Amino acid sequence: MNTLFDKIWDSHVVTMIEEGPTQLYIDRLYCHEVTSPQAFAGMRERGLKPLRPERIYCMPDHNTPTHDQDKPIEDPVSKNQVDTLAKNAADFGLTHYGMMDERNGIIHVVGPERGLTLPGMTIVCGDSHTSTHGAVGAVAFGIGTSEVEMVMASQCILQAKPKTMRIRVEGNLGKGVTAKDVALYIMSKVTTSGATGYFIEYGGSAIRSLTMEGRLTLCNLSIEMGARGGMIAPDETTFAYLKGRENAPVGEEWDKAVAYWKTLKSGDDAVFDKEILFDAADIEPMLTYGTNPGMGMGVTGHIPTVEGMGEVAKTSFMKSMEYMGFEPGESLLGKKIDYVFLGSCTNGRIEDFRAFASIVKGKKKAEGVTVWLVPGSWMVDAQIREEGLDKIFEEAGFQLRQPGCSACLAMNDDKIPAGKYSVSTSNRNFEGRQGPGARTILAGPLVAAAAAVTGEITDPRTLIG
Ligand SMILES: CC(C)[C@H](C(=O)O)[C@@H](O)C(=O)O
Ligand code: SF4
Repeated sequence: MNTLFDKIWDSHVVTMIEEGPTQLYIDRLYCHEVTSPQAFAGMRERGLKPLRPERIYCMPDHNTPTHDQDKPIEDPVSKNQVDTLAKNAADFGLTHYGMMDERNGIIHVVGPERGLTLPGMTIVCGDSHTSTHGAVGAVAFGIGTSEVEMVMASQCILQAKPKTMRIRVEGNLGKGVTAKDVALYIMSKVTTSGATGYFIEYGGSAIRSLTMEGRLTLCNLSIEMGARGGMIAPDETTFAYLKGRENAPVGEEWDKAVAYWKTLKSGDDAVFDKEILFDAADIEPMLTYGTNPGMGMGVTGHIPTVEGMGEVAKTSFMKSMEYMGFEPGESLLGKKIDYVFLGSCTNGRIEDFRAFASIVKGKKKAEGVTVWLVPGSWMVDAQIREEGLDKIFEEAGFQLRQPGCSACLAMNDDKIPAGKYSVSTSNRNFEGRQGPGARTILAGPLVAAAAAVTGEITDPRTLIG
């Protein structure tokens, strides 16, 4: 016990139900257009009003097109979803960052960058990647639609307390190794079910060295290991990132908050249900070769062979090879690709665009490759322009799109055609995730940039000066 997770969880317990779940107070509820309609409908049916409307923030992100956002949405399903959220937020008196609002973007990008996501909070959203917000030192997790309704009505949720796991990465990260590579590496070792039932705390010198953006990327992917969430103890990096943000405390309140946030760390005597240790030196730029995010390898590595695999594992492995059009044992270096997607709540932050720009600067987009650069929010878009990264992209032949989930999942116009290879900085490479038949290779922003300028899988370290 005495873990960071326990400290935050325990301070939010309202009622302990004997042999049942805990009633937990929730500091923030985020709502997007996909998982909130039934919750609002339920509230209406029961004649309920939100208990703490000022703690609820709504914004569309999944269905928003990434072009012409100033015009009505063409796709009727998406239009209806986005309009419905706006109406629901207005009817229930909730804050809504609509499309074209300068505060709009992917909810998991907007929360931290607007200072809505703060250390010590409990944060929920009807979305699995709510784990992202844990990066500032919060207990943040995804919930179902009926639970969204529960939180709206009562600002509380019934939850079974998960077990705790600490994953430490010690040492220095090598050249060209980003937070995404760390996450894909951990996942390739832990597997997509290895953290089921746990809440992860990340620690160790390699994790401490990550920027806030990098930490958000890492925590974002916790859910892909089956974890309930992931978190990192707040420190100077966290405070520097949050200071001066729109909703962060100011003046004396800030000082008081920081004094409290400094207490938010696991004690030296903390006991975790499970501990795992990795060496940073073992991590190289990563990519996935299969159809789940745990099927990852170093960019210079080889796809595993079926040798030693049991029948069941072999069948599912070969099915995924067939879908991807890859052979067991092969290297992916030099493989031709068709699409590159930079964006999503995993890698749609300013640092990801800086990383991408660092590779493409002075180079040209490879012929025949379609590249989608999609900022995670309007704030990221503004930062890109402020720093002149848009010029670097334009000179290289790339165009910036407008914020949203975009090609991360095929819920809007940005779909990868069947059979095409997409190097994607998002978080899921499931069959059909980016469009029916689309073949997704997950990677970090540097591997994506290297693919965008060479048209093939390339080790980004060969392009770094
Ligand atoms: C639409 C939503 C429920 C879903 C999630 O929960 O993660 C989506 O964001 C995703 O990434 O698949
Ligand atoms: S960017 Fe992708 S993973 Fe993130 S919330 Fe949107 S659809 Fe889900």
